[in-house]
Amino acid sequence: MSEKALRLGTRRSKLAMAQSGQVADAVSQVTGRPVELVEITTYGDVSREQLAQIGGTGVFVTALREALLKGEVDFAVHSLKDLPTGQPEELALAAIPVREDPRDVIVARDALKFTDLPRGARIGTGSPRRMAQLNAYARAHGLDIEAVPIRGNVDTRIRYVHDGELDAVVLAAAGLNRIGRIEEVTDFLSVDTVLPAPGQGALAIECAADHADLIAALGELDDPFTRVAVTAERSLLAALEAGCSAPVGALADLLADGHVVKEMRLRGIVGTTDGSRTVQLSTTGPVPETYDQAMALGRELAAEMLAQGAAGLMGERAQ
Ligand SMILES: NCc1[nH]cc(CCC(=O)O)c1CC(=O)O
Repeated sequence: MSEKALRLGTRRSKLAMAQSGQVADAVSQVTGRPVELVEITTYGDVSREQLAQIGGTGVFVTALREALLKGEVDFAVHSLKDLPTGQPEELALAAIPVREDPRDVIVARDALKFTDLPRGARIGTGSPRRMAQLNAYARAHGLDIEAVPIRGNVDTRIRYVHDGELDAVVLAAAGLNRIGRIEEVTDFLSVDTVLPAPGQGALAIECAADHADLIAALGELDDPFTRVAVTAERSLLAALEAGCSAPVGALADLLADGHVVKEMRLRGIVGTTDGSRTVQLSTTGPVPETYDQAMALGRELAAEMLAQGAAGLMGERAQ
């Protein structure tokens, strides 16, 4: 391949720069070409509104996609959980690399664990999904917490704890790993307590759909199992007709017997943000052999959740 640099469009937040930088190195390795970062400002970065109030999906990705469509950059890296489920025809998800730790975590004062937070503790999160599940857990276990809506980048959120404004904040392990702050985690939340967002911990590498050579080259970084798992999770989200800021958690994982992978389990949850009502279901079956089968699994679980009243729990934000 030629020596011309590939242009990687990226947001300029610390998290985006970290994950773009890591993918840039990997792409350089597999293509033998230099990769140059091109910074792009998105509406999600500049808006001061609460993310949930902005409404709609994909506020972080629109500007990157516009740059791809205009040919200003060759590819972009997204956090998969921020990517709307409807894939534009002109763009291709060329690679979904191996997923990192999908769990949510707590960064709390005084090294506190979630279940050790004192009565009335203020815990910051802008995510209806996290609020719904933390509140549901609190109700079931007699904890008394107050979920406080916050937004801002990861550094800003952690600062609320150091400044004493909040007792704890909830974040994704993957993001903290990527920016080198994972040591500050005081509690890793079990996925039995808080199911992550569909696609959490995974990245998506996107480019123009008509760049076959580039798609093939980037495809070297694809991890088929991660893609099967997140395909099922995102199909569930899409079938619930929920956006990325809806209170929906989903996780597909492998069930192994020793070293032999036996089955895939898909779990999903929807809840009201106050945690008073949730619909949580799980299905286990053979590992899907095609992405179509993975999609079908997500749709089937969504249909069962809807039959149990999931739609009524998603509030006005369900689209
Ligand atoms: N919504 C912001 C966002 N998008 C992706 C991540 C973390 C990385 C990931 O989940 O892949 C974060 C921060 C967070 O939720 O703590």
